[in-house]
Amino acid sequence: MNTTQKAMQNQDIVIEELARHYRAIIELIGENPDREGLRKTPLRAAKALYYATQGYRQDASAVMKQAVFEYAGSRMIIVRDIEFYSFCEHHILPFFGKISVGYIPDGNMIGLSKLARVVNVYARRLQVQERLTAEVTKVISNTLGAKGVIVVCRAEHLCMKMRGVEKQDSSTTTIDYDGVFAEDTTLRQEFLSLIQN
Ligand SMILES: Nc1nc2c(ncn2[C@@H]2O[C@H](COP(=O)(O)OP(=O)(O)OP(=O)(O)O)[C@@H](O)[C@H]2O)c(=O)[nH]1
Ligand SMILES: [Zn+2]
Repeated sequence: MNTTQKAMQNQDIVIEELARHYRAIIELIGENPDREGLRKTPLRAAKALYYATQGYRQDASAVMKQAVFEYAGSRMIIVRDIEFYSFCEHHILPFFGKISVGYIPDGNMIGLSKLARVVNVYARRLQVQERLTAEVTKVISNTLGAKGVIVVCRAEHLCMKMRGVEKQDSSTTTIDYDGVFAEDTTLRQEFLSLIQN
């Protein structure tokens, strides 16, 4: 059996086990998992959760390395409004929003789509917004070797809307940066003004 076949077999085992647990959850909330509408739900839910947490099985640095190119420019590069969906690690309820990434190159540039892929890798896990923001910053900085990286994340948390404090209009903004962005306020301001609507 080759590596891909092994991974597929493992995936089937995990999804089957997740489905078993979902069936138990459906029973515990007082529903009947055998009624027509719910018969396939444990399996569907298992596949959905497996998909939404695929970041655990991905390597953000490896994703980035597929498209690093030499580049002599020294001005800021920004990819704005990368949407993401994640799960808050406290309630396993979705939080979602947009991430904007900027960096000052230092001999290399990165394929633009890879920045969005990196966001997906860290978003598709159990997360807190602060760590998501920091992890995206760190991997870009470490893998690309930029002079500076800055990441702003704005998100809505369903755990604050559909339960708990029930605040429908609040959103949370987190920011992380390093290198020249940590030293130069004007550069940070330039980035922030460029990502404004
Ligand atoms: N800092 C941070 N907190 C988060 C994030 N997602 C959810 N939370 C918070 O995690 C906290 C967990 O607090 P607890 O008091 O342990 O849990 P709880 O009783 O369910 O809290 P309430 O949501 O206030 O009802 C809550 O304040 C949530 O708003 C996140 O991404 N970052
Ligand atoms: Zn939460």
